[in-house]
Amino acid sequence: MTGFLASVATLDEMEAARAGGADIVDLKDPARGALGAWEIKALQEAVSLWWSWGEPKPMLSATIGDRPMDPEDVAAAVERVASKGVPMVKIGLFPGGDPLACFQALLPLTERTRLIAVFLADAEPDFDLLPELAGCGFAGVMIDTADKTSGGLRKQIDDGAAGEFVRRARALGLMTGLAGSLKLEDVGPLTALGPDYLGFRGALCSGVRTGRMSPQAVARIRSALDARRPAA
Ligand SMILES: O=C[C@H](O)COP(=O)(O)O
Repeated sequence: MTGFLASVATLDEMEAARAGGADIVDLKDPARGALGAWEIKALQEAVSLWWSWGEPKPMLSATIGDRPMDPEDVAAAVERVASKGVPMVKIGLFPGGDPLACFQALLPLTERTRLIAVFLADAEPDFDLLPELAGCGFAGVMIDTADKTSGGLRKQIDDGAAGEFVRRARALGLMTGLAGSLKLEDVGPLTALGPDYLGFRGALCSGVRTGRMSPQAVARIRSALDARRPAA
């Protein structure tokens, strides 16, 4: 069954995503970039709110912001977020820099935090890094898009390539996710590829992705994913 990651920009949206049945509530500030990070004070409040929720509750993830692949900078940014108690941290693989040195620098953090590498379909993704990510203790990988005006994941890579990504990553024991301006109509074709989750922001908002999350839009995505649940 493919899960539902909902990126949220405020504490109210956290509650709305949880109420709407998100499996992963992802702290991301869309006004600060493709993988815009929350301010640390707000992040702390989000972690406290998450802990206050009864079980079962959605997983909590957060992004570190759009950053160059500089090992010291990336490791410090992940540490800042992880040290506040976020159990899952997403790291964008932006072009240039030294991704392999970043993965090595993050190795010690993988003992206490689940790290997710985010390939960017429209920014020179190098899927041959998958074995290195698995070897450095990453818990998962996903594909998203950097330029939110670029037409979305399925404009950037075809479903066959996305399916191959899911297969390769899963064979390495990595959790898999697909995102990138996904819309309701993408749920069917992409769940058929078998990712662990699909990620959404724009489709959950009324209007632009920096706008307000709409509970009705969240419910529509939840229903579309439920409709793909395999028969028992
Ligand atoms: O991780 C998932 C993303 O937040 C997707 O955002 P988007 O749907 O606006 O591309």
